[in-house]
Amino acid sequence: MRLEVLLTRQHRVCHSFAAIAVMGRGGKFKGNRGGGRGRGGGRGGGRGGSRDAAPGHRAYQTYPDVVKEHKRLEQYYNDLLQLPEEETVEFWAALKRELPNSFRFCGSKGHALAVKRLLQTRYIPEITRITHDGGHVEPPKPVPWYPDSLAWSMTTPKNVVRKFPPFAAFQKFLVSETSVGNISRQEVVSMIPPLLMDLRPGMVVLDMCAAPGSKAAQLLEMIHRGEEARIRQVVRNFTGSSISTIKTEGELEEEAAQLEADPSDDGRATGILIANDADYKRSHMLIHQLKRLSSPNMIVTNHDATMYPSLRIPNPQDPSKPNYLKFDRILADVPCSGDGTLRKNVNLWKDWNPGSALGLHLTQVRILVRALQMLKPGGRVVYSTCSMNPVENESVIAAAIERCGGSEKIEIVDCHDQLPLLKRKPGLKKWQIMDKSGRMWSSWEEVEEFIKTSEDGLAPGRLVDTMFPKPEAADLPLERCMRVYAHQQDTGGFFITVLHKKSEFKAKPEEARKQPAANGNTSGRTNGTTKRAMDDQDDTEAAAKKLKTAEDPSTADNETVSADTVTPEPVADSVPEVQPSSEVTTADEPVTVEEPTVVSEEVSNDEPAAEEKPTADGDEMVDAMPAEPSAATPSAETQSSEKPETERKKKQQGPYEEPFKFLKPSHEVIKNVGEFYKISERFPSDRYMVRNALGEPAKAVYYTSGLVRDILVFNEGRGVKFIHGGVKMFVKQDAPSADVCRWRIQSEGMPILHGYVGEERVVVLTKKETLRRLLVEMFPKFTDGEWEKLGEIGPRVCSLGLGCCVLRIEPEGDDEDFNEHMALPLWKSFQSLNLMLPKEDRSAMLLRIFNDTTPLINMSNQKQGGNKTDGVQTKSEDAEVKTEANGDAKADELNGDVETKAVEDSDKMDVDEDISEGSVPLAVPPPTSEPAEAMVKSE
Ligand SMILES: C[S@@+](CC[C@H](N)C(=O)[O-])C[C@H]1O[C@@H](n2cnc3c(N)ncnc32)[C@H](O)[C@@H]1O
Repeated sequence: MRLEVLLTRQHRVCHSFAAIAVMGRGGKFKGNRGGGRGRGGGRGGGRGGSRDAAPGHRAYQTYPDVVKEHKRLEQYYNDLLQLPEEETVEFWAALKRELPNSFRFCGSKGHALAVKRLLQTRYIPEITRITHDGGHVEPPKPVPWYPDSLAWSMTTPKNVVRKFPPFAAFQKFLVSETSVGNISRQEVVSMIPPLLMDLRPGMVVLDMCAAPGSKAAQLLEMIHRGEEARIRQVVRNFTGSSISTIKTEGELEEEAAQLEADPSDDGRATGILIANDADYKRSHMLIHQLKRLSSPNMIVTNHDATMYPSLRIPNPQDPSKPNYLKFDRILADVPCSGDGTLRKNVNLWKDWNPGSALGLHLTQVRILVRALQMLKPGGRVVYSTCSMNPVENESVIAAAIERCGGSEKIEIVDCHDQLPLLKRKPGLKKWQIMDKSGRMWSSWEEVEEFIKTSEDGLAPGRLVDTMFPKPEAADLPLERCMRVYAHQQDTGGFFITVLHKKSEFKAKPEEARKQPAANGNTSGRTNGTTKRAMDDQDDTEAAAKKLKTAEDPSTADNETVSADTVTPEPVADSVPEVQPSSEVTTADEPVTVEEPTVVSEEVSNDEPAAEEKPTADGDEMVDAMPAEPSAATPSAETQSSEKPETERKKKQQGPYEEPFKFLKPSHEVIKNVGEFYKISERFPSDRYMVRNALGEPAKAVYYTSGLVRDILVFNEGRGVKFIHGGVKMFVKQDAPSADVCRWRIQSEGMPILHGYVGEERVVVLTKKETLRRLLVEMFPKFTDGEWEKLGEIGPRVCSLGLGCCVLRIEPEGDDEDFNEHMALPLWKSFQSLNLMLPKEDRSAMLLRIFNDTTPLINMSNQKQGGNKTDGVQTKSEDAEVKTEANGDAKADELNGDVETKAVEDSDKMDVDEDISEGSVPLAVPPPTSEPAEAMVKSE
């Protein structure tokens, strides 16, 4: 077995996508895919795809070289950063090397630690033994500044991990755990902003530019921090239940502390995350990413962040007047030119252009100002980019602070003592700006001088005054901004600033910008903004005019500003109102992001497809700004596209979204599930909803937290584009008899509900081997004495009533691989059982707990042709199943109980299994060979 890697240590020419040749078993060679990007061709320099060579022959994949040189880029940052000579060499050397792989263990802390332990005990020892080219492979290392060592990084290139057989087990682990959401393939620097938010349970959080969602996932985990322990404690207190993983005094104390952190809803998390993105397609990638965390405390919206709508919430003091939601924490991880991602996005070496940054400055300022407006006094905004250009960084911070009332209102937080092991550089206080032509400018005055003598009276490129350092803001502590460079800890480049809102303010409108005189005479201009910026202004103006602000008294000031002289504030000072949907169509038109070639931190030059999900081979989510203008980021060209206006708007807006309709606790279905599962009254019954205009459960019932419900209810019909919310709690299921509940508990809702389900519908599993059997075998039989093979759960299963129940896993013994408490949905038919889990979850669990890659066995298929069992359908049964399935599909169609394909995929797996499982036994006689107790149905 031999591995040849021509890696990227050379600095002049990149072979990062070139010439990785791996001889697999039987001499079969698979070429490398095009670079760091997962699918659809190279993110970076390489294209060309892979090909298989004839067995026994070694083939080499070659990709076009990208020359890692860019004179202007190098000149600009050498002048700007003024790093010592030695460091400058390291800086460029790092940017020319391939980026290490990195990933983060996610989910609840206990779970994340358990998966991390496997890496340390099972895979790192294996990796350490791997050699190639005579040397040992460097195993993954924890990122030193990441709490609890939950983030890791490794220098072995992704392609080697994917293709070199000794890595197969590790690769399988990464893929499997990524697919079920226990590992997030995320760039190391992209993990920084959420860690600086000081986010605590109970907080109300907004992520304004969230897709594809790696940071949003971090934020959501923080909102749920400690929840498991809290709920355990509360449930134990009120039921005396056996649910407990507590083993030591210390753990008990920790649990008590957690309860104090967010006590008001019986330990359930009360905070929320609203994750937003202006791009409809990308916001569905975001949904896919966040949905894996099964959080009822999350909403996804699809708005232009520069004019993010104010959201109504109830006003307990005066129910006739709505309150508006303000946030404790906001992340503004804005669209940027992305030159901090040069290591991953090799094409930037040829495509870099200072115009990208200039074209984004105004949008970035507007997003940040809007963030500060929506923040509670005392709250925090974290602003971040993966760009090194001060035009997108320090100048945006300074401009936004100035517009929001200066340092008296907004403070740059000194974070030097945060994440002490993270190496960083202070923000810049002085900088020059390079325009599109490469000319350097030191001040706005210089630009104004130029304008006076220029023929057209226009500023060059897209220069505007707020891009420049301001002498009057010399005291602004911009050094508190954080810059992270590639060479400091072998990462990408990043910029982060934490802002603290001291008190409310009225944001100043953007500076006046007048058209230059036709003859080029600029007299009368207030600041000589470029033609392009004026185009921005016009668009913003049009959209802003359509934004009704009537209900918010604080918007009055903005409306008095004369539209012909001043770029109107696209958002109200605090809470601009949204419109009924038809009007919002226009108000939401993206108006400012106009640079079509911008890229972002985890960027690609290929626009991912709408349905694109994290790649099955465990790539990180593609956090890409589209190379082509997206709906959210139209170029000037697309603005004036030949497409009919209505079509363009429709495309920007995405398809019609079904409303969220909450069910009354007295609704028949809610009463039915409550009775069947004996759900405790401590579990709220007024937070169930469906997604269709009729408001009747057709296929699924969702559950949300209290605040999510209030937001969805109070903003219904206001044109706010909510595109996701709630956890699927119950799914309609064909039932074997009338007394069996037709709504089974969905696996994603199980962690939320199981503690409140009555013991009548609970089966307790304690032995590892029993779990293994249930994972490997689909539809294991319990009749004809087969129940004995089901170990400790056999007798209980026989006595249990038909239908869905909770399989509560309470491991006994000290097996480190089997010590996590879990609850899974189990379905009992007349003769067989089935764990209602998607296949990928079963396989992941088998690998995690048993280090087992046994293929799953469908026991019902196995018996086909022999005994007629649960899995074998008679014609009439088959017809019934199909009718049921069609009926559901029809109902869905009629009721529009829809989600996108990307969102539904994993559930489909469940549904498919349901159809072959839950509906089968209708005509099968009850078993006769169980022990006596098995004949006594519990219900
Ligand atoms: C740097 S990426 C965000 C990465 C994301 N925070 C993460 O960690 O996965 C920037 C995002 O901003 C979105 N975007 C661009 N213009 C926007 C606007 N005006 N309002 C809201 N989102 C915008 C893009 O679609 C893109 O997904």
